[in-house]
Amino acid sequence: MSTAVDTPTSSNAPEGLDHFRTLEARQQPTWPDADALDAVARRLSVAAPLVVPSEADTLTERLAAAARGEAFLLQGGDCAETFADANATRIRNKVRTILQMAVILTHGASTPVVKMGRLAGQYAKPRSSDTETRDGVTLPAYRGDMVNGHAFTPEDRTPDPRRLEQAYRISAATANVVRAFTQGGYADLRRVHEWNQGFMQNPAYARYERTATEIDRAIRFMEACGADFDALRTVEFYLSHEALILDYERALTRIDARTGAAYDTSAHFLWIGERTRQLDGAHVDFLSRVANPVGVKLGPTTTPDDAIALAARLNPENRPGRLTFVTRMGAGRVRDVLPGVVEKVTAAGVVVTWVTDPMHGNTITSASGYKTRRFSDVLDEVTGFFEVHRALGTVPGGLHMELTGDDVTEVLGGSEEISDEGLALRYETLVDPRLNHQQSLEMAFRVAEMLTGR
Ligand SMILES: O=C[C@H](O)[C@H](O)COP(=O)(O)O
Ligand SMILES: C=C(OP(=O)(O)O)C(=O)O
Ligand SMILES: [Mn+2]
Repeated sequence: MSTAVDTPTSSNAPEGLDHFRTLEARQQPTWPDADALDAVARRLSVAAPLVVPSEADTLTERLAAAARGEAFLLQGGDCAETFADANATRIRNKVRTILQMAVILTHGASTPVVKMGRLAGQYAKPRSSDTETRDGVTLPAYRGDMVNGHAFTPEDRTPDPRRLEQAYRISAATANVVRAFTQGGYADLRRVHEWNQGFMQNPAYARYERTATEIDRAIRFMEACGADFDALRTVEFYLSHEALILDYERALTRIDARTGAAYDTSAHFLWIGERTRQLDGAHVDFLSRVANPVGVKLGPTTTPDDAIALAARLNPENRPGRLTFVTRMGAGRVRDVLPGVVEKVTAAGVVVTWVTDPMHGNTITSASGYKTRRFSDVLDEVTGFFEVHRALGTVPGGLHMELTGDDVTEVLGGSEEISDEGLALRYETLVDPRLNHQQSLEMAFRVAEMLTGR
């Protein structure tokens, strides 16, 4: 594995890495102090990378397999990570939830599951409004811990570039813990299976008994055959976040000494959000120039031509695994809008990995005033995604979820039936509602059932 990565300078940077600066970049903070921002960017540009290019390349291969139906992507984590929650317990709970889901999905898909966290960098948020008003006072909207603080005070809400550096350091610590958990035996298949058996003790989940029993029998069968379980004590685990704050992403971009190509070393996988995917915008331009696998969120207004043009910009060589389209149409739109997009992209010969994000098209405000989602809507969008791909003969390649490993009450429904009144019990997210640990496992069982018929 090569780990040599150089800081791009004017003499070795591939041409155009800074071209994005001449284009419109939406959803950027208004930093009050340009000199402070420059100083932070300079320091970050010589800091150690969080990931290395060869890992990103391996992920590209894995995502290419997912595009062919030979693997399935599970990408999950908070809407917005927070500095305060970047502790071992919270990180472990998230990793454990993803590992548990992955075992269930592996059984359903009968293929490897590519495990990826919205983790170690998911600190910047696009917002519908630049400001927030409470009791007649208007302040800048919270844009993620990388940009400003959540407390409703002028001090907290003023964007502070030193937060970019804090985000980098906390991401490095998070990545370190994730690597330790996933490489140090915590991910042992037998152990993850035991956790899933613990989940099944709750009678609320009797519906999944059959799948759970089948998984148990499969593991016993492997044992009987003398499978090398020691080889299953570690797993590959990839890091991802929305590439939103371009000063941060550019500062962490390095040149791969092997090839001279630029990699954004802030994460293995970066995606462009629904609000920043303009073809002539800064985000598309910047990510078109790094060699990581990249994604684009596609909402319900996406036309087939938009998708084809994005692919031409982001993956002109049509390299399998390089480009993932994360569709988030909403349960009510997915069956109308997705078929045309998938059909025309496929007919154009464009290779992409199709992933469903069943969260962002299904956000509602509950009667009690919480920003929430219904478990049933989330499930319905996933169902629609599978139906569309099945009807077209294309490949449903993965699942992108907002989830946490804790027992929060942010999403309505699930077998434990979180109600509107129940949301107040433990509503902790600072932006979008996440499936809790149980709801996440339940979703995995449901998706496994869909995959079995894939
Ligand atoms: O996570 C996605 C967006 O940042 C979020 O849904 C926008 O939320 P807002 O409409 O509350 O700004
Ligand atoms: C902002 C997000 O999504 P989208 O760009 O799809 O709205 C997100 O994933 O948190
Ligand atoms: Mn979100």
